[in-house]
Amino acid sequence: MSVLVTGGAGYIGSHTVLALVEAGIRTVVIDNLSTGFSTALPEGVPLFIGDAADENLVEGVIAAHDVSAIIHFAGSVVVPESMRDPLAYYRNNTMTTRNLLNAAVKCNVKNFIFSSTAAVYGNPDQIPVPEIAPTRPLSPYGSSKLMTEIMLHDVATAYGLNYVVLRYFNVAGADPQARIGLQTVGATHLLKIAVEAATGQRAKMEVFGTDYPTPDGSCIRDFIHVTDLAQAHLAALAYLDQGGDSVTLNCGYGRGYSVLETIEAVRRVCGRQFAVQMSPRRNGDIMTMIADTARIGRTLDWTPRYAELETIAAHALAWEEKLLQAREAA
Ligand SMILES: NC(=O)c1ccc[n+]([C@@H]2O[C@H](COP(=O)([O-])OP(=O)(O)OC[C@H]3O[C@@H](n4cnc5c(N)ncnc54)[C@H](O)[C@@H]3O)[C@@H](O)[C@H]2O)c1
Ligand SMILES: O=c1ccn([C@@H]2O[C@H](COP(=O)(O)OP(=O)(O)O[C@H]3O[C@H](CO)[C@@H](O)[C@H](O)[C@H]3O)[C@@H](O)[C@H]2O)c(=O)[nH]1
Repeated sequence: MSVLVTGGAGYIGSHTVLALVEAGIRTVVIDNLSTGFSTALPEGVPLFIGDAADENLVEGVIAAHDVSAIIHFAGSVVVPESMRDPLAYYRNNTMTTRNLLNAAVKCNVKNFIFSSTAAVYGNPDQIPVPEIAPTRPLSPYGSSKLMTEIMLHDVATAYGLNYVVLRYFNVAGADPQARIGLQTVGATHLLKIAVEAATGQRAKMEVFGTDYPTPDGSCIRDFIHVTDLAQAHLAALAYLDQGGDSVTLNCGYGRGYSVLETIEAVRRVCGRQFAVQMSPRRNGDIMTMIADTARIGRTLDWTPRYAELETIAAHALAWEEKLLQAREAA
């Protein structure tokens, strides 16, 4: 038996593949390498370079590798890009998952784990936000993920598939041993930008919005370490393996840090100052996003290990320094 990971060469996917391999779970990856890197995969993990929407490919891999579960990361992830080109997002997120599910159903794969996002909530009425909160996504990216969640629910009901939908909050950090990390070109994530500034790759960084009604005026986020998130996927796999019912779970720590606090944490761990410019609000930003973690806490056997913001910042920084050295050596 093995696990098929789509998008396994991407940021979160590669950390999950590493965790699966370290847990001794046979793993096979399908990735079209549109934003992923084959070098992010541990040696020996079979990689099929192709599209997760290609049902022939998926069915062939499921049969050849005796796949019993699918973890589906493959997709497009840039919110502003989804505003400019929504149809690309409905294709690569919603329609790709439709094809993948069709192949899974045909091949009788029973367990499915799906990467969703806190972006499905839009501006929450309640903080921390529970899974039962209304879903009002503000972007085609969020809508494409919400539509996929609905489709998955219907498919599960009709064909006896079991799923765990994981709604990630702000994923950050890197492998604690700096073997892998976020290497997406042009990534816009706050911590990535901050460590680029800390390593001198940017002359300055901007804080988008300092006039929010929050304690220091900047937005607040619930950052989850990518290695803890990878372990949540293993816990979700075990939950389904033990016959758990389909469920949707927030993935965060249930506490928030402001943008300014996050930048301060990066300054502390790197021991250097870097220029920070206060800028106007960024279009579409949600003010405060913090996960209600009660449900994941009672559903999965999952204990986060890297929840300290400074730990997340330190791991992001160590990875960034390694990337920079590799680039300079090339
Ligand atoms: N990074 C975050 O903060 C965050 C937050 C919430 C949800 N997510 C979700 O997590 C998943 C992984 O995100 P990530 O940050 O690792 O992004 P990523 O871009 O690093 O990874 C996506 C991977 O999927 C591959 N891919 C894309 N479309 C494909 C297709 N049609 N067929 C095969 N491979 C394809 C890419 O090459 C890449 O390796 C995504 O579904 C994303 O929506 C990410
Ligand atoms: O250079 C920067 C980058 C970001 N921010 C701010 O930092 C916060 C976090 O921004 P970012 O890291 O871009 O994450 P989000 O916009 O919160 O979105 C992330 O988190 C969502 C889940 O909550 C995922 O769905 C998205 O894919 C993922 O990018 C926001 O207030 C931004 O305005 C800055 O001030 N300066």
